[in-house]
Amino acid sequence: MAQLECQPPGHLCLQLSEPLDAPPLIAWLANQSELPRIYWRGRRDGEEIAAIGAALDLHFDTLPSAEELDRLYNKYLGAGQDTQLRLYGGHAFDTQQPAWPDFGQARFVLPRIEIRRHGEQAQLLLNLCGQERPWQQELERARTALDAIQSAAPLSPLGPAHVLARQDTPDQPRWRELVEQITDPAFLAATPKVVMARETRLTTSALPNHWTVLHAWQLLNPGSYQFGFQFTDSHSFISCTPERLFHRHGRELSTEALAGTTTRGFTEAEDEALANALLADGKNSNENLLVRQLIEQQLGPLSDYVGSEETPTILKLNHIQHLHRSIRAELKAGVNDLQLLGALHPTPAVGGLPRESAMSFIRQREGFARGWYAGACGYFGAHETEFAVAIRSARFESERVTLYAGAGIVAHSEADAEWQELNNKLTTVLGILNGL
Ligand SMILES: C=C(O[C@H]1C=CC=C(C(=O)O)[C@@H]1O)C(=O)O
Ligand SMILES: [Mg+2]
Repeated sequence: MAQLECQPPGHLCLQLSEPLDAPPLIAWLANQSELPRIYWRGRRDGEEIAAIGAALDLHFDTLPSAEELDRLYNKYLGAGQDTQLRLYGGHAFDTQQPAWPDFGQARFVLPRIEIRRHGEQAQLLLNLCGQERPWQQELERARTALDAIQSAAPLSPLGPAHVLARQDTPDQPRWRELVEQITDPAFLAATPKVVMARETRLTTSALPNHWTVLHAWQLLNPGSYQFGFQFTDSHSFISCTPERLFHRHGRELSTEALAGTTTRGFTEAEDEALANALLADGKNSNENLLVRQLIEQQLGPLSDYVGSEETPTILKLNHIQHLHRSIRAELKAGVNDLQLLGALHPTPAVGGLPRESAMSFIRQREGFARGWYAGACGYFGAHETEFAVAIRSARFESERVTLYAGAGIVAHSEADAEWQELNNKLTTVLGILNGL
């Protein structure tokens, strides 16, 4: 990197880049020693990123305000649209619940080193931040990080990790009580939807490496986002989620209503019949419609234009299929990403409607802290920002893995069918963990 001697800019961070023949990025990431390690891949063969180390590491106890984000952009990244600097990270589902250690309520990192690949084109990026240290020291650190890069090595194999113990919170009897409480007509009259979730803690005979699991998950669901955050050696979070929170390109915003679920068929005819039944089903249509309505309502004041698909289409995953509606907006000038996060998160696909009463029900009764499950993960950039909803996710700690699944409870929800829907949402990752 000959340009390393260049002059610092007016803002505090700068980025150097060089074209690269990209290695397989998950295998590359798994073989690095630098922390944090971050992986991100957009849906449908979108951009793929592997990042290590931190030139800047920002922790927040609550989501920063829109003004604070503007200040951060100006201070660190430069407000101009030409910068390619990005902050990668996420924030918890509910910052009023206890935070996961290492992850905190919200954490965003300007990585020290990134590899970004789009199709055949890849770049190695080196990020520098002159905030805490004089530039000369920052350059030395960057050089050391470059020298420490390891080449990719084969991922550790996926042996069968037999599940020795499983603990569901809430368990099925408690789940039935909760679904009954929500579907009580008096409750539904004020709160027509609550997305209840379950935490499944597994103790296994041998815990597979989380990067190997993410790689296997990616092969089974290439149309989903795939991402992973590892801030310490013993704690990581991975996700293979179909759900976009939003993608902003300049002032163009794309988001969606993804809610309503059935399984896949074994034959094409059976698959088609299940999809048609899902499209015709009142309970599932209502789950999706409530998401659409709230997103449109929330985006209205921030946009010159908002439009949604009138009729949902089907989004097929490896083991399940969902109702899906694309939503587009043209943002008003000056709307920033924090306003968008605040407006869109949590959508009624993971929270409920109205937002505050659903959140308070979840907080008081679900029985576990969701942490980053159902939170928003992605990156901020001046020109382009993207966040996914962190569902279909797993948290790895030294001795155990915790899986998460939620289901939208609305009028006509049946407790046992919704419990089965939770299990269906875990089938793919459980199969991977079992070495199937
Ligand atoms: C909350 C989850 O899924 C949401 C997204 C799609 C379909 C959903 C449903 O049909 O209930 C959920 O709203 C999850 O997978 O943990
Ligand atoms: Mg559902």
